[in-house]
Amino acid sequence: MSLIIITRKKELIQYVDEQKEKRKSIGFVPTMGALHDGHASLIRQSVSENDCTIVSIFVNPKQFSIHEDLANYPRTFQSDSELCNKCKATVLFAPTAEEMYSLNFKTEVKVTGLTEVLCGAFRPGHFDGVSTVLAVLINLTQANKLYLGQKDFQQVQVIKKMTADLLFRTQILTCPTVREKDGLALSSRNRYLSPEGRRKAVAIPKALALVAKAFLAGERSVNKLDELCLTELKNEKLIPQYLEFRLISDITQKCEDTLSAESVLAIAQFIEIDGSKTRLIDNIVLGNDSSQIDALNELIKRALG
Ligand SMILES: Nc1ncnc2c1ncn2[C@@H]1O[C@H](COP(=O)(O)OP(=O)(O)OP(=O)(O)O)[C@@H](O)[C@H]1O
Ligand SMILES: CC(C)(CO)[C@@H](O)C(=O)[O-]
Ligand code: BAL
Repeated sequence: MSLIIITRKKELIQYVDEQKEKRKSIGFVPTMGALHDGHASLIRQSVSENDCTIVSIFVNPKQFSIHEDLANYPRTFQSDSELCNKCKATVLFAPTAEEMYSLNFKTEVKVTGLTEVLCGAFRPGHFDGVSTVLAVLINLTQANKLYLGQKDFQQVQVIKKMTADLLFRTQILTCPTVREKDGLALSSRNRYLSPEGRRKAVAIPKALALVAKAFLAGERSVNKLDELCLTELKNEKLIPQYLEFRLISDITQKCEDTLSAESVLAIAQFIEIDGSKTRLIDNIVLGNDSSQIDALNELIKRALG
């Protein structure tokens, strides 16, 4: 069956009600479009686990501050809808901002604490915009399962907290970060990179891979791992906006001295060439689960050869 494109909330509600009446399970993949293989992996996972999969494309104004790239954010609807169709998504929901938020929209959903660190410290209000739009989208789609990418690690933590606190019955699933051959995490914003910027950006997965390698060899000193990462970035004259080791169980806590529990190393890095700046984020989870170790080994293979 080919993809159904819906632009109105009312039509989506009708579609969802019909599926619920037929007791069909619904998977939901929220995106901002400019779709790539990272998005495709989320859609494919949802398709394999649900009777129908709704993908949304909405460049959410509430999560951008005034100096950010809302106006320039890549919009590639034609190829996005082709990708959704190829991945066998059932519905593509693509509302306008006016359709999404009525003129009289007055509600903000705010998760405190964990939105104040990492990206939240540099993008004030960003996660309030994300949680507000996802609260609306979850209510619209009534999804059984919602798929988010590990690349936006903090976003996953925030949305898991929001859905737990507000008793949303949608299950939040995290999908692994899909990477280019050289380890760079796929991101819609990679399109902003010039060839020179793209070359420089490889320092991010390389730096993370050096930490991953040392971690797998038994290194647990936060200072030593931090130093490894910073030195690699410095070789490309890159200074991260943040580079932090935080506890997975509570990302408001920085890891001090020695890594003793499951941790995340998260980075935000501007790539600046000739005055044009692209902000990229990435992270690795430093833990002992086999899936975590596999992800680290995969990154090492790609980034360090
Ligand atoms: N490389 C990736 N691997 C897996 N999931 C990803 C990847 N990149 C993005 N996603 C996930 O896709 C969903 C939609 O993200 P979004 O549309 O913002 O794409 P993006 O590539 O992260 O864009 P941006 O460049 O703006 O960060 C999010 O859950 C995000 O984590
Ligand atoms: C989850 C999301 C679609 C909410 O606008 C966005 O933050 C994104 O693309 O990661
Ligand atoms: N995936 C992150 C969305 C944003 O940067 O606004």
